[in-house]
Amino acid sequence: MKRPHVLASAAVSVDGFLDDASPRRLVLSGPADLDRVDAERAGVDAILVGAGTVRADDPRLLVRDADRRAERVAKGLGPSPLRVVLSSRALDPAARVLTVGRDLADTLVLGGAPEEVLGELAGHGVLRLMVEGGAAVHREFLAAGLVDELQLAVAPRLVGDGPRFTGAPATAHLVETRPVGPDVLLRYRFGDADARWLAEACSLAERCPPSRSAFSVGCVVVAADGTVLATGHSRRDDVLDHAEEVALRDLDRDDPRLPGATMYTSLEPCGQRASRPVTCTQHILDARIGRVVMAWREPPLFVGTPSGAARLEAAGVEVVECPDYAELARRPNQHR
Ligand SMILES: NC(=O)C1=CN([C@@H]2O[C@H](COP(=O)(O)OP(=O)(O)OC[C@H]3O[C@@H](n4cnc5c(N)ncnc54)[C@H](OP(=O)(O)O)[C@@H]3O)[C@@H](O)[C@H]2O)C=CC1
Ligand SMILES: Nc1c(N[C@@H]2O[C@H](COP(=O)(O)O)[C@@H](O)[C@H]2O)[nH]c(=O)[nH]c1=O
Repeated sequence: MKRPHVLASAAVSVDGFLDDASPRRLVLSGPADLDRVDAERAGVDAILVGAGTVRADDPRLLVRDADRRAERVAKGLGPSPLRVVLSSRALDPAARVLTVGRDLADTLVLGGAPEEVLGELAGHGVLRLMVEGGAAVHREFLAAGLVDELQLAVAPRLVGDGPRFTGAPATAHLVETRPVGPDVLLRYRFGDADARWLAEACSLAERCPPSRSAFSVGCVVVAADGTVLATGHSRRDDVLDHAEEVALRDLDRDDPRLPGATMYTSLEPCGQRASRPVTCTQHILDARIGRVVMAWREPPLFVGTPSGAARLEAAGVEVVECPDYAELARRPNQHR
């Protein structure tokens, strides 16, 4: 996956509308969901909308919360992600996306096929892109098969008429459902199982509390039938925690699904460890996990030559490395 990871995000009514037919902007999300979306914005490198949304809503496309902006700055990022508007013609120069928050984020106006747009954004260093709409842009990215994750917040409203959320024939795989205030978040991923779960592990790595002396890693353990058995990320419960270690901590070691399960991890499991006596490789062997899929081979930074993957393979575990995801896995480790 050399292009940016694409998160498509929208709020819809129960009857599938993104807006009503009136000229006023309809905010479907409740305050809790708007805050959730703000947190998602803070976690990406760029936010993209179509010119129709700029004309209809006149958005600012900024991270609203000052603490989230400060956290981004502490990570060496700009206070708010790059703003991207798709258009084939000039935008209204008074549009807020061009005039408001210029000290917080730049704005690019781009055109072209979605693949070309993603290529251009990759050239700007964008690894994570959030597509916020509107209707035409969501449809275009979904039809091109360029959406990795879809987050739909369903608001308890029936709208009746207006622009609808539509896509193109594809199977979306449900990852999570969660009430967010009065709304319900539906989170889906696309692609084959390895692509979906490795991308999910890379997203979990973004949740790690920051550290200058340890990697930020995400991990998902999935049974053969697709059931998520456990998830983890570095420093989840304790400052010394590794992602694989905390995921396996949540599992019953006698669970008969473990030998058929796959562990997806953004970084090669550690084969040497300074902080605790048991390595993640040993935890995986003790749990009898049959298959490990990893994005990024551990560079020899904190320990000597890492040997986690080799030890797993020598013990009969199937190890698959997906270097296309290495850049995404490195993103929360960029201070290194
Ligand atoms: N509920 C929600 O979460 C959201 C709702 N919305 C709603 O969606 C509606 C807007 O949707 P819609 O009208 O479909 O407009 P869009 O925001 O999808 O923008 C479509 C426009 O974007 C430009 N565009 C799209 N793709 C390309 C491309 N590949 N290259 C160049 N330009 C491109 C074109 O503009 P041009 O004509 O300039 O070339 C096109 O007309 C509004 O009602 C808004 O409120 C929007 C976002 C989120
Ligand atoms: N209406 C709607 C959304 N609309 C999106 O939010 C943009 C406005 O952002 P801002 O300028 O920061 O206020 C708007 O243009 C559109 O992309 N988003 C949601 O999560 N839920 C909603 O109900």
